[in-house]
Amino acid sequence: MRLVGSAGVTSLPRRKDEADQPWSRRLPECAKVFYDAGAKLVLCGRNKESLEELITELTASQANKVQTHRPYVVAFDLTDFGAIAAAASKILQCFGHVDVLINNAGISYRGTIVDTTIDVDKTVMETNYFGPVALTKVFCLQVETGGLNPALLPDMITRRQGHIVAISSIQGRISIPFRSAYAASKHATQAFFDCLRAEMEQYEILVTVISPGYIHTNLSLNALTANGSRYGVMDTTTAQGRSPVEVAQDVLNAVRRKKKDVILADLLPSLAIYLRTLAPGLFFRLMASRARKEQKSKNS
Ligand SMILES: NC(=O)C1=CN([C@@H]2O[C@H](COP(=O)(O)OP(=O)(O)OC[C@H]3O[C@@H](n4cnc5c(N)ncnc54)[C@H](OP(=O)(O)O)[C@@H]3O)[C@@H](O)[C@H]2O)C=CC1
Ligand SMILES: CCCCCCCCCCCCCCCC(=O)OCC(=O)COP(=O)(O)O
Repeated sequence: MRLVGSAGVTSLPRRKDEADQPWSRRLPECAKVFYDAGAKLVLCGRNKESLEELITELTASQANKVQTHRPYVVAFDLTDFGAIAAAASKILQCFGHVDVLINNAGISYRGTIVDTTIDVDKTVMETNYFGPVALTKVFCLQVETGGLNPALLPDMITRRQGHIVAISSIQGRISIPFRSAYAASKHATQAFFDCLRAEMEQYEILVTVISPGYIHTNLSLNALTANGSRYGVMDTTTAQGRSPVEVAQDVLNAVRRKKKDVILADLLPSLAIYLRTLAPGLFFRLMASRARKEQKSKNS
């Protein structure tokens, strides 16, 4: 099975003769669990060297129970739509098709709406929403391929087979203060991929949206601030988040079990989603109070 991860595309072997294809990345732990499960990975990201280091790490492990496959690297920036088409062309020329696309790359944000430049809103939206949408259209729907020879692109619809995964967030379900651009991009992701699921069911293409709570990664360090600079702080919520290894295993399980929509979070965020639906007035009051408190502690 061929997988591309985003960045990334991937696939898990279903039959012996299918055990020969790609996916792509991030979390590196996601790459690891899929690699260890025998998937043929296409690792995608902006930094070719770090992706190649990841391959060295992955292939160094000798302890695999199943046959593993050396991953393939395609480096591109998700905000560069021309680069997405070129990357897709390269991947499809090498592997013919992709079985599983994992849209995992993302960027977060911290800031007040009044202070935030529209360029920051656009960058977060392009990375978290338009990039995954463009990548999905290339592999699933075979559009915007930038002059590729369509004969090279047996797309998921024609094959009546494929699985698109979007890594969203709890913030795709609820908006919390000082995360406007991030929460908006994740709400848009949830909406787009819910529509895609409905439209693709007739072609037997699966769509999974995964909404995790906090995970201990570099997300807060890499977050953009109101003026576009890097936030550079490991927030306590991030540091105390779930282990990326466990989350990656949950992503693999969701793909294997063909889950449509998965929330990977503790009780409080899950309750918050219900509260937003069942008692929105109360939820809005709680969020306003949270905004006032956070603002006050920043100003003091
Ligand atoms: N950590 C958390 O608490 C949570 C994370 N998530 C989601 O998980 C996903 C993975 O984030 P996480 O691993 O936590 O954060 P990290 O910041 O550790 O990783 C982000 C990844 O996204 C890639 N990326 C960012 N911008 C681009 C771009 N323009 N083009 C290509 N690749 C890009 C980065 O690649 P590069 O090496 O090129 O920088 C990096 O691999 C995100 O979608 C995030 O929203 C969801 C809920 C909670
Ligand atoms: C019936 C009682 C219900 C009580 C509900 C009270 C409301 C509590 C609010 C809880 C908010 C949880 C926010 C969770 C946010 C989250 O998990 O985000 C995941 C991310 O994507 C993290 O990104 P970030 O950049 O923000 O670190």
